[in-house]
Amino acid sequence: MKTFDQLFAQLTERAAERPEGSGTVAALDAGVHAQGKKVLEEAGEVWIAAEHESDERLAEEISQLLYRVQVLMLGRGLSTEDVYRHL
Ligand SMILES: N=c1c2ncn([C@@H]3O[C@H](COP(=O)(O)OP(=O)(O)OP(=O)(O)O)[C@@H](O)[C@H]3O)c2ncn1[C@@H]1O[C@H](COP(=O)(O)O)[C@@H](O)[C@H]1O
Repeated sequence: MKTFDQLFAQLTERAAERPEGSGTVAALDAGVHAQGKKVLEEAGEVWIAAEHESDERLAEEISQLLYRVQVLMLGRGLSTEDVYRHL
């Protein structure tokens, strides 16, 4: 289990070290357009899960949305501080 900040630190490390087989590296290489589409896709899945699926499925979809948002943040070079200062 990890927090939002811990996942972001892990993805930042993946981006720097580019280990073979990393889905994050592939997602970063795909570019901001593809990253944004994934955010939209996961957001839709969150909406559907919220209306029709179990709490467990909803939580899983939300975790995937958070991951896709983090990939987009890294793709655009944003840090967590860039986002948190708006909260
Ligand atoms: N939290 C996640 C995470 N959430 C979602 N995903 C990716 O998103 C996919 C699920 O999204 P989709 O519903 O679009 O499923 P899909 O259509 O089968 O996926 P694609 O074929 O389109 O990639 C998963 O199969 C993963 O590829 C994640 N991939 C990685 N992480 C975490 O990110 C970290 C680094 O991962 P790697 O870069 O792969 O090492 C690890 O801690 C992982 O746990």
